Amino acid sequence: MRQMIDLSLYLVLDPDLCEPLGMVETTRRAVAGGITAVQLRHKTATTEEFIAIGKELKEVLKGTEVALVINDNVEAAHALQADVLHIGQGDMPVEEARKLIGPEMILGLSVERLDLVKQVDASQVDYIGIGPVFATPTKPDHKPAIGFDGLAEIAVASPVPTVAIGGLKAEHVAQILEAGADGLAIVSAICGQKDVTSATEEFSKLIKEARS
Ligand SMILES: Cc1ncc(COP(=O)(O)OP(=O)(O)O)c(N)n1
Ligand SMILES: Cc1ncsc1CCOP(=O)(O)O
Ligand SMILES: [Mg+2]
Repeated sequence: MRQMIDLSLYLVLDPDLCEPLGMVETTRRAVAGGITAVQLRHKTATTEEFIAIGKELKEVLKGTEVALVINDNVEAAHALQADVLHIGQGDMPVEEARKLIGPEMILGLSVERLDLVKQVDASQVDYIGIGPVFATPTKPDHKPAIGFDGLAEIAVASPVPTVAIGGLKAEHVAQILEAGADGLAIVSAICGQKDVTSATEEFSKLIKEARS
């Protein structure tokens, strides 16, 4: 039985947007602010680079409950014994990813449209990333934005927990949770913010308030 992670406040790292602090220091400050998961997303890194940064992230996360997610790179996820691998529809078949990571690692899958959620196999996939909710320059090749209504349709149809992604800011927290998502995945509203810890605390506070 896989140990599910807390999707509430899920930081997705971007090496450029995390400047000048860098991804590791950004993570340290975001952990202090209350993130529940962090994804190493680096679209140009080699596997060796992925593993080197991942090791530093593991040091930062040691003794915390914050889950380490590796985006795209199965080999790095395996080498790092990461908590989670996240893949998109075009990365590799879910069955292949599950075979490569084994039965224990959490597997996340991106879902951009309602028809795709109907194909999600809950015996293989542990959560889905739904979006983009809004258009965002962080991922120039993103699929069309789905808005709160599109998010709600997919979240209600999902057989597994969900995290919303794409253009999310603190002002969206209540509506994202009302739409049925279990959490928010954030890049630019945390990475590169002047005060990473307080930007994270703001999300964390609003999530707690929306749930109370
Ligand atoms: C939590 C989460 N949701 C969606 C994505 C996007 O994954 P993908 O579609 O594979 O695109 P890339 O991030 O690999 O460019 C994600 N990374 N995380
Ligand atoms: C990785 C990803 N997948 C869909 S949108 C996105 C980027 C979200 O970035 P931001 O939070 O800065 O809009
Ligand atoms: Mg991907």
